[in-house]
Parts: sequence; C-alpha cells; structure tokens
Amino acid sequence: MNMFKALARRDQVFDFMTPEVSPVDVRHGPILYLEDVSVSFDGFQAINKLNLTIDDGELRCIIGPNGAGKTTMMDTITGKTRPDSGQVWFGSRHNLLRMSEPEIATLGIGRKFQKPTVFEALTVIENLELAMAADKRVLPSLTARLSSEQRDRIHEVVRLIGLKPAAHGLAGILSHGQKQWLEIGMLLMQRPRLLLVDEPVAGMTEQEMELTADLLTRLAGKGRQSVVVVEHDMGFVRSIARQVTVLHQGSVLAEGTMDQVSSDPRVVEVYLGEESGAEVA
Ligand SMILES: Nc1ncnc2c1ncn2[C@@H]1O[C@H](COP(=O)(O)OP(=O)(O)OP(=O)(O)O)[C@@H](O)[C@H]1O
Repeated sequence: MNMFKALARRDQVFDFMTPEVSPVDVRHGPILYLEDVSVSFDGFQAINKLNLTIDDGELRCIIGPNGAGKTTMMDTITGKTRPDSGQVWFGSRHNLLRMSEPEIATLGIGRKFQKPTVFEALTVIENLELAMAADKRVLPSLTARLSSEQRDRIHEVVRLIGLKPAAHGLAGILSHGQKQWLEIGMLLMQRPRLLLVDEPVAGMTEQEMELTADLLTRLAGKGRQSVVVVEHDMGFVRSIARQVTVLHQGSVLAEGTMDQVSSDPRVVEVYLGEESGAEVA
C-alpha cells in the first residue's frame, strides 16, 4: 500500500487525536455506516457484503423474510457478533469493530429487544432511575441524591413515553404495550443517539400500535435520535416509514419509500407475496 493510501485509511487516520469518549461526529456524513459487511456461521453466509447508511435523525425500517439477516445485522452493530469482513462506523470517528459491546452501548447505541425486560416490582419512575444509574457517568451522583436536572430528565421521559398517569404505579401492572414504552424510556435515560428497535409492535393492540408509531416518529429527528426499526407488520411499517430497506439473504435487495419497495417485483416475490412471513395489513 502506498504512503498516501495508508494515511487515508479511515480506521487509522487521526486516531491519536480521537478522545476516549467523544460525541458522535455527524458533521460530514451519516450516523451509521456499514460497508461490505459479511458474517458467516459455520460456513453459512448470514450477512453477505451488506452496505447500509443511516443518516442523523433518520427513522429507517428494515424488513425482509425470516432468516434475511436482520437480527445478525443488529448484533453486528452492537458488537455482539463480529463480522468476517467489512466496516462498521458510528459517525466518522468511531470504528465499532474495534469496540466491545459495553463500549458501543456507552457511546450512544441503545437496543430494544422484542421482549420487554422491565423490573416489575419497581415503579415506572424507579425503573427509569435504575436505567440512569446503569450509566456509569452518573452513578456516583445518583447514590447521593438525584439532581434537579436528573429529576427533570426522568419526568421528561415519563411524559414522552406517555406513562405520566402510571408513573408511580408498579411496572408489573402495565399492559404489554406500556412495558415496551417503559423499556424505550429506560434506553432514553442514557441519551442514545441511535436506537435499534426489534419488532416493537408484536403482541400489541391496534391502539398501542398507533401510540408506538407516534412515539417512534417523535423520537427520530436531528438533534434527537436516529431510529432503526426491524418489523414484520407491514401496516405498522407503512404508518411510520419514510425510508425502507429490504434485506434478503444477507444483502440489501431494495431501498426506498414504502410505495417504491412494495411495488418492486423482487420484493413482492421474496417477501410480500402470499407465501411470505410478512403481515400485510
Ligand atoms: N448463531 C448462529 N449460528 C448459526 N446460524 C445462525 C446464527 N444466528 C443466525 N443464524 C442464521 O443466520 C441466518 C440469518 O438469521 P437472522 O436471525 O439474522 O435473520 P432475521 O432476518 O433476523 O430473521 P427473523 O425475521 O426470523 O428474525 C438464518 O439462516 C439463521 O438461521
């Protein structure tokens, strides 16, 4: 490799200047950047030269048939699974392939799994306090007393997730949908820049789905969060989606608005056709 090429490598240039913990830098590009990412399990190619770019503040839906690689993609972003090759960047400074799972979470990538895992014996507020305490940067101050700023943040999040009336009740008596919102709220306590949300509306009532759509669209935006949603429910995807990415056999099959991808014959064939796993509303 010649000298210029070696200096221009994105994973090496200016490394000595990168502070330990720095805000994600999105001035010159996307918040999340995957290039030619491949993941195999015992020779089976789950992700195959995947390219994906998420802009700051974007709300992106990822759809695709069972086994398309959606979960593996999320696992790769959060550091749970290491790819065989490719690049994964958070903003222009953070090479995620060099970071551990906890480091990536601390950097501002929050992941919401399908099943809610809230502390049922604690109140909604206590769950949010605990989530704040999980953030090592604020733990020392929390063990003393909550600052007014921390208290304000908790109340801001309670309102945002629509749980103000239930704030002092036990999380165990919340509905399934409310537990999902509480868990999103717990992620928000750590002020993530990117939220990865896995099948948020599975098992929800129609009304809960509408409120979830409203919540996710309010969370996304420049200066707030970028949100990546994996979902099989096409009615829900249609209600929130601006940009949709269709994965198939570990690669991007199509990308565009919901209308564009749902009229793409290749997408209809592999996913939206009658035999597919998609729940078409
Ligand atoms: N740890 C693993 N070991 C072996 N194979 C795996 C492993 N994890 C995933 N796979 C395989 O990789 C492929 C992609 O799986 P993945 O779970 O990422 O797909 P998905 O798009 O999330 O599917 P679904 O919609 O069903 O959740 C599947 O064929 C799966 O069986």
